[in-house]
Amino acid sequence: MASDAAPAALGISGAGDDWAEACTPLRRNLQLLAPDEVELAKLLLNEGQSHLFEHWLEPGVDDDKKRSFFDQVRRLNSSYPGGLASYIQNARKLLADSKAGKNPYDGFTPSVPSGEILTFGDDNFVSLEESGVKEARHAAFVLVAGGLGERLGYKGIKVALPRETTTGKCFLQHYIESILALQDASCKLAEDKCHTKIPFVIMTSDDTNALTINLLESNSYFGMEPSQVNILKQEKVACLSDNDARLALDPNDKYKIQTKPHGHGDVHALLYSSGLLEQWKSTDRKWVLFFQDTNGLLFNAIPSALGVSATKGYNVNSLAVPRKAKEAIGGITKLTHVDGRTMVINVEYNQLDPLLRATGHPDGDANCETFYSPYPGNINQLILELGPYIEELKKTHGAISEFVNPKYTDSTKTTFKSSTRLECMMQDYPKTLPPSAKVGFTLMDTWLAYAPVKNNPEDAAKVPKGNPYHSATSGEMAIYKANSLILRKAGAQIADPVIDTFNGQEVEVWPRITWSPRWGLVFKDVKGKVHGNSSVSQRSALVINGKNIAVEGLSLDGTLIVNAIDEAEVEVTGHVENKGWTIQHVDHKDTSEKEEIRIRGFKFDKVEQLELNYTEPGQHSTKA
Ligand SMILES: O=c1ccn([C@@H]2O[C@H](COP(=O)(O)OP(=O)(O)O[C@H]3O[C@H](CO)[C@H](O)[C@H](O)[C@H]3O)[C@@H](O)[C@H]2O)c(=O)[nH]1
Repeated sequence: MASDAAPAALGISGAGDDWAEACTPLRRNLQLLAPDEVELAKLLLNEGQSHLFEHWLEPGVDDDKKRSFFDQVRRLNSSYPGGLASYIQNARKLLADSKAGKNPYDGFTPSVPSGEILTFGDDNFVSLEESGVKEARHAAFVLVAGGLGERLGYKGIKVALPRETTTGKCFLQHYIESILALQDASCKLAEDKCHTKIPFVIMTSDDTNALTINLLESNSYFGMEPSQVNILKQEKVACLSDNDARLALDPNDKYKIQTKPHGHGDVHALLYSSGLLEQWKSTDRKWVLFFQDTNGLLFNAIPSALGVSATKGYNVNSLAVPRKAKEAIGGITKLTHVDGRTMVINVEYNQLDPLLRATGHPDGDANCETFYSPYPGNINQLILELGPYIEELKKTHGAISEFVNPKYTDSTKTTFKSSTRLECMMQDYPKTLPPSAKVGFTLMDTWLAYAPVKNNPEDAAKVPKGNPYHSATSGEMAIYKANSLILRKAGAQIADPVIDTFNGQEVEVWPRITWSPRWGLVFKDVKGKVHGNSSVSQRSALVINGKNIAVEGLSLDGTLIVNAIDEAEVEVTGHVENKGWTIQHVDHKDTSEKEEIRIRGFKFDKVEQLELNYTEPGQHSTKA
């Protein structure tokens, strides 16, 4: 039997075979181990992990499994900055802090930071959008999409979900089309010849990698050149079964260490080790934009936020929206330490309340007189300036401050309900920055910039009234609302919404208006393409799919779809009336419907529509 004694007491010397003396099952199997596996075994014993070998039988039994055990240990060791020994040591420390109830923000006082507050459509916004588009050819985009989406409970990958079901285009298609539209628009503004291809990185995990690649390949990368896209797969990290950071074995396979995701913070170490950052620097990149898997409104906010980064010279710019107290998004907070240090950082939603209570705010995470939390809500869209980012990563190699969140069985905090692991978040990157770093945020209206799809219908229906649902239902309806409000601001008459309830969630139903990113990348584009006295009724759906489509005194009451190639200049005018598409309720438990539909709680009955297709170059005026 392996001893439970601490490594020091085992007298592990590392010389000869003595080091394995205290772990008989391992010692008996040493002959099977390659030299590097011997080193890994020593590392494990040194770190108090002899229990991992406790059940190993004599050589000849399960040898393949023993080899694959070491393959896994090798992977775990090489994918963590500092290796597995560091992981276990960090875990021991964080678990001890957690047991002691240590507050990670000890000594810090929170206050509301200052940042840029933008108003959609005003002169400042339009001019920032222009600066942002100009800068976009120096940008690289990074999508973190390794998460399982456990809260949503959807079986596929989240980026394959339709962003809205009027066109059915999935999130990934929308993101790629938006990046390509930025690329084109930015190149047009360049004085010299510009052939830039904006790089696009997707971080996947074992849970999402194959499906993400398959989605890209089976759709010809949605029009992006495959060489523009880099997939970086994050590895999971070892689970921990107790406060001594003993690694947990997989309950279904005793030759496997149980693993769980380490969090989106892995993206920094992966980018660093990929060599892409240096490559980007040498090709005149200045900005790295990070974003998450299901925010269908995000690209409404990118141009102006990039404009803020460029004009304010922010090293780190976090996109934010007004936050409702207790909403599951972190609060951007200025923290001032008793020793005078300050930093502007995301305080995660589960930590904001205890931090506030501990620092003289008895109500904790509460709304103020604006009916919002005074702390801007972090939507985890970060814009980092590449040069300073590389310099910082040279020091840290991308390691991000970690945390552990064990669920204890009782107040003695000695055992866990289930294994835990260390985690890290990409927005914690600024924690190691020097005080001279320029860290800020850009706040925009929620309707414009933020509508994630995270919660399953049952949980969404339980969200306190007035707080956002963050569901497939609200995510889709938010797109129609945003597009309707943008068109209104551009001068069109868009009918008011009606209120309806889908999957137990009361939402505003606006006319179903969508357009391709090439049509309305920034507000100025939209304004330049909508003229006259155009109007859209509440029951209407309007799909604008093409670059040069002008809406000129159109009156729509029904469904109109306009598709045009870039070389066709189309003017859509006149009165369109048809039976259109009606909205039908779908129960989320109705398994006769596809999961993508069930989770949003509605589908369209496509009764009648007018579809106009322009496939020839030239000018086309259509009295629709
Ligand atoms: O190991 C992981 C875990 C997650 N993700 C990705 O990270 C993103 C964010 O994951 P979640 O949606 O689960 O994140 P949370 O809702 O827990 O919270 C995050 O997103 C919120 C806004 O949507 C707030 O900004 C919050 O502060 C931030 O931590 C997703 O694209 C997900 O695919 C990974 O790539 N790897």
